[in-house]
Amino acid sequence: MNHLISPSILASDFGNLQRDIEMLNHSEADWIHVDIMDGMFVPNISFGFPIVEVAKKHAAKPLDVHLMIQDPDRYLERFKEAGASGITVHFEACPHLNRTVNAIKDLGCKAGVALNPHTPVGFLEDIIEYLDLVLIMSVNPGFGGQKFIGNTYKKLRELKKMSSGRNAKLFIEVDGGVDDSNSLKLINAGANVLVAGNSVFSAKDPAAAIRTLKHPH
Ligand SMILES: O=C(CO)[C@@H](O)[C@H](O)COP(=O)(O)O
Repeated sequence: MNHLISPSILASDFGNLQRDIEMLNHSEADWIHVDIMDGMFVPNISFGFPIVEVAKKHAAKPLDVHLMIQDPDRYLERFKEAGASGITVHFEACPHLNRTVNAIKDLGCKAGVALNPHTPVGFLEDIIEYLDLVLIMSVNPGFGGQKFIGNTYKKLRELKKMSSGRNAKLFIEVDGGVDDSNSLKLINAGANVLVAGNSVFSAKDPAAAIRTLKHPH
């Protein structure tokens, strides 16, 4: 599978969200990553349904919604209605993960599970076949612009090994501190979806930054 790019609008200019989404529509971005933070599961609050609805209204590409929230089951339907194509929940926030994953799929969305930097990939051993996507956090969730954590490469290799043969079509997404200095190494380690916030939206030419991530060398 050729890798996909999912720029995170957390780093976009909310005052010009329509403009930034239209830039993504015309770029080589494949998905649009939407970070939802509740101030409980993570120590930061990002935005909620109204912004997701605005993103959906202008987006020509699928919304890849990452819920950094406690007890996400309460809101799955609302995020689907707001425009999510895929919904990723945190392993650490879901005591009944199998039920949550089934609920996401029943809504017709791609179901993803995110792992914090300290959470072993092996915890997905008994659910890997049922997932559309696993998101490996390469920073502690809650903020954009953080330093990339190096044990991510090992986790990607382990996940790639675990999923091949059992779920070869799995999207293996990496999120946090991704830029053109580590993109190729991440892909070689097994990632097939790169999330990038600051390295895209802080660039002079964001579409060019996306192109570089799409064609790393
Ligand atoms: O989920 C998160 C942060 O919790 C990420 O999606 C970040 O928004 C990525 O931002 P950069 O590290 O690429 O700036």
